[in-house]
Amino acid sequence: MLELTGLTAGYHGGTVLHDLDLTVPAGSVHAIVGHNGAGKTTLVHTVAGFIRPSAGSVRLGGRDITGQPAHTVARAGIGLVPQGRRVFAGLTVAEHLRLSHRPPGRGDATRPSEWTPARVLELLPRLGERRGNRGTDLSGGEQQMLALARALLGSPSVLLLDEPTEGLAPGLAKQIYALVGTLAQEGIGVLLVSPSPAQAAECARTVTVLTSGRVTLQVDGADAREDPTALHEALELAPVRSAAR
Ligand SMILES: Nc1ncnc2c1ncn2[C@@H]1O[C@H](COP(=O)(O)OP(=O)(O)OP(=O)(O)O)[C@@H](O)[C@H]1O
Repeated sequence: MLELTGLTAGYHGGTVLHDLDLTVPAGSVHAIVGHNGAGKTTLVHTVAGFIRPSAGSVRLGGRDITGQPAHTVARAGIGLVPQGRRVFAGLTVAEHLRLSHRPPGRGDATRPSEWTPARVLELLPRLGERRGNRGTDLSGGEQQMLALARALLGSPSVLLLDEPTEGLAPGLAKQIYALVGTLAQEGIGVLLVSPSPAQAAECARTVTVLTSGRVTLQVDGADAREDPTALHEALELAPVRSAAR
């Protein structure tokens, strides 16, 4: 379980995230939606250890990892799939997989199970077909799968996914969301930044709306699927029209 309490963070002394409370239980998806500049990536980077919070705490499986550097956070069991994928242009798929494989530390009870390159390729067979290709020779969807593979090979208990479907065709985006569901079923907690409230409601147990760095709504995914009005109002989107009208 990832637990954020009163998390406050920003840049150069300014505050972007204000007093944010949020949990990601093991085996569930918690989606974050919000407009450009709402603070979604700042939230992901603060949890990942790139930004030191000015107040509040980050706890993983009961362990306080607030303000720890990114490599310590990764070793504690948090995997990051960054916005824009950021695969290494000059490395092949096989090299990415080999270099990213890091078995869980001994006695680390919070991790669901170890991910090996072979297990990752079972989940993402397309990467096996492209194992000799370099990062730049992959399609956007393949790069996204490689970024996901890289994070999984650290055998995380929690995955942070920052807009994993950005720039992908709808069919591929659907595949990525299906993969997210599979990973949650494996016991991984997923914090998912999503550009689409509908997709967020579709795959998440909880959806949080972030507005100017503050939580303005936290709703059950199932409730938002049934009636997305509150989600749309929090995002100030056009109300949903009944199909009957
Ligand atoms: N490195 C930085 N230095 C200073 N300010 C930053 C930095 N990165 C982001 N910001 C500011 O923090 C605020 C939140 O940005 P952030 O990237 O977290 O938003 P976001 O919700 O992820 O947006 P998007 O949907 O466009 O990715 C914005 O006002 C942005 O200008």
